[in-house]
Amino acid sequence: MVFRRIFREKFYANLRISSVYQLKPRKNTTKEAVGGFDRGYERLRSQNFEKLLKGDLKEGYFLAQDLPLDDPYVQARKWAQGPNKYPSEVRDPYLWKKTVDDYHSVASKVAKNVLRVIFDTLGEGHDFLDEFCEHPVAVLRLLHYPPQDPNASDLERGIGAHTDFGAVTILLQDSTGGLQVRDRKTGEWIDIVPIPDAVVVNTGNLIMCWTNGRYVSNLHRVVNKTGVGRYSVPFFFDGNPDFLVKCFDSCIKDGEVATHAPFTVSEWMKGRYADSFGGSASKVAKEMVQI
Ligand SMILES: O=C(O)CCC(=O)C(=O)O
Ligand SMILES: [Fe+2]
Repeated sequence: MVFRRIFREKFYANLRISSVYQLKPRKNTTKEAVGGFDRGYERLRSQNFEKLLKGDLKEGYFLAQDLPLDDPYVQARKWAQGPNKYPSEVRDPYLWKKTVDDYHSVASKVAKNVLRVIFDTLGEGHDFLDEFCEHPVAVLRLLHYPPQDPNASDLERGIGAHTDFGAVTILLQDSTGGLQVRDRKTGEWIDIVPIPDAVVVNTGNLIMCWTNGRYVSNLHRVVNKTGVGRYSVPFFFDGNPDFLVKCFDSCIKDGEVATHAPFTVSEWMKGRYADSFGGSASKVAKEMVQI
């Protein structure tokens, strides 16, 4: 209920007038104003999940928790920890910053609660969650999907089929539609019809690894054939960069082995970002600019 009110009164209203809706597409990026902290404008087609065409038909803006340069994690150059870049071109930069920062903090609380509920169902307790949620990587992306050309190839994607990298994703979508999830039994793509005030919650790769596949991180994609632009705001809660993700013994059934050897959150995230942006994660960071 509170979450709903925040969406309606604060976030949605402010976002519509003040944020990604005002960002103009850019062909070229300019020099970064604030070091390489994986923040800022993400140019059109820079991510490419399926690698069948020249890149996904979306652009966006990356934000996370806005940390000062003297924060110990920032000093230690931990994965995706640093100051935000906020756009200067928007009508009300103060409102823009406040809107996204407030939303980041609400979405973080919701994500932690979702994780608690998930681990309740496994009977695992949540002791480790405090450690996991300490100084987390939690990325907010403001995405814009231009309408795809009606004559575009069948392989055109707003975002190619993928699973989410982190623990849990809280996704806001506008009323345009275009998000689809793959039915694992039939292989069919099912439309996720937007419901006003509702969020889509995805379990990510970390949960799938923790639970040895008992909780699935499902394939999804966006295909925007609607003829109008689509906006969405995914929030990815990925946990502490140094946290070691290790499959729970209780989730390994007789005759099974763990699908993954233990890995840290930052090792996993770096690999997945590098795969989907077609190169090294540091190259991507260089392309994210203050505007
Ligand atoms: O825009 C959407 O609805 C989905 C975005 C998404 O799946 C992602 O960024 O991981
Ligand atoms: Fe996703």
